[in-house]
Amino acid sequence: MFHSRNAGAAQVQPTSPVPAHAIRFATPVVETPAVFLLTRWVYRAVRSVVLAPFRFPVAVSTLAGSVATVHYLGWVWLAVAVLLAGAGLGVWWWRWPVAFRSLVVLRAVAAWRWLWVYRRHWQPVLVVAGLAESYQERQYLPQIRKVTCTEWADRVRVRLVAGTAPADVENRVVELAHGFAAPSCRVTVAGPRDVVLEFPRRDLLAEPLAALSVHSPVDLCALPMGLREDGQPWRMRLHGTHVLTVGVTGAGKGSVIWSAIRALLPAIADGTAQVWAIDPKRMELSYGRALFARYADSAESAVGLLETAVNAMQERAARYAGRQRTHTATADDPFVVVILDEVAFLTAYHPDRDIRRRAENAIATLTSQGRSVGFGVLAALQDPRKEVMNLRNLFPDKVALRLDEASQVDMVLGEDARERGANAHLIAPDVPGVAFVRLEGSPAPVRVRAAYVTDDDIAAMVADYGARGLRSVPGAGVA
Ligand SMILES: Nc1ncnc2c1ncn2[C@@H]1O[C@H](COP(=O)(O)OP(=O)(O)OP(=O)(O)O)[C@@H](O)[C@H]1O
Repeated sequence: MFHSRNAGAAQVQPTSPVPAHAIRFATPVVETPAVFLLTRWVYRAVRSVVLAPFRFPVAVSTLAGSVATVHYLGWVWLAVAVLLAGAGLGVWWWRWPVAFRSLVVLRAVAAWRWLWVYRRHWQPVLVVAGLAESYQERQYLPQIRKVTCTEWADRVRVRLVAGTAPADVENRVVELAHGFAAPSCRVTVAGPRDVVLEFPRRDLLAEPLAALSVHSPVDLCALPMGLREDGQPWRMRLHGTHVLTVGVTGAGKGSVIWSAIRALLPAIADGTAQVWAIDPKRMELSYGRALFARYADSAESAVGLLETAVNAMQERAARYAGRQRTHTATADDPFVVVILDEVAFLTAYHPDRDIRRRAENAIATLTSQGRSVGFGVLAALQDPRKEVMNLRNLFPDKVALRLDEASQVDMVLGEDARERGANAHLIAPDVPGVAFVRLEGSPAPVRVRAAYVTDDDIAAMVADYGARGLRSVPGAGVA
């Protein structure tokens, strides 16, 4: 063929081997003798029986004890033993309910869930989710090592197939959650080839959360905001960072802002923190005006407030230069948080180009230089697209409330957030305040719900703490 003048135009039959595969080897089909199959089944059965006392010590010893009682003493004594054991468990539950729950109830739930949910559905769910690996025509699945239960979730410890990575599982969390009928699935890496899948059994965030009680002293790096889906408190850092809260109208941006202000109240009262508020809608923040050291509701005054904050920040930075590298909140040098409701009003929607430019410059300066000198920005936004807010990358921390489109999730929380299960676009409209956040030190987004601060709560906050926020900051003059 190579000597032919038409070699380049040679037609190749679609079914004939391509030149690189001139000779094809096919694995010969050999029928496995029945004796091998039977031996394998018997081996498996014997191994299960031998390992059962180690894997299920309580169940096996109960069964063995019952059989021995019936054999040596008869049925009556078995009934007596069952009654005594029941009474013993009853007393345990009555006197030490917490220990009883964790040592008996949750273990029983875990055994049941292992058998009925995970073992039963493991193979079909993982194969359909695309987590089965093939090698030399054999299929390999991640193996369940252990199932444990906490009050709110099942934790399935899994041994990965060699050669796969935890990221493969993280990319399938949505499929896994739906496959095992859980509201979500979270993956944590416990070690090499060792991951834990956490499936909530019920949604702890389904019910609204009342405003949290106010605690003193205030930890500016961990303000209590609401609840995490694992039942732990959701704490948000404000000092040393900037936070952007994004959500469609009615998603609950107000509850994030007001929960943060509420948590700051004792610090506002002792002068170690100040809130400077910008409220273009005149609806969200005006109600608590007396709590703020500065307040602006028109575009001109808002830009003025931002530029004043920049001046104060730069004055502080000049004072600290060469003397101190971090800020500690004091009454002389308070932590200043600039709260901007609907930041796009200033950066995108305002008709005056000069206002937009000045606002953007001031926000960019504050967010890029303010962290270490005690100036933070907490901004709220409805539309995270770049045309509307091109400064979003200057906010290290983000809160994604209900969003309009799937593509917005990664815009807000970072590139792989949606793959890791942060389905902010699927948050139901009837759970305002529910959001996804990335907690420090963990790449996996966590679902949270902000506590709801009602108008009555705000009125009470103003009555208790109002007008105490009004102090001066060097470089900013008196409010
Ligand atoms: N954390 C929450 N828990 C329960 N309900 C909430 C919560 N946050 C908000 N809501 C309810 O949702 C409504 C809308 O909330 P909110 O005004 O905070 O939304 P928003 O995102 O600020 O909307 P907009 O951008 O239109 O101002 C509130 O009036 C309240 O009834």
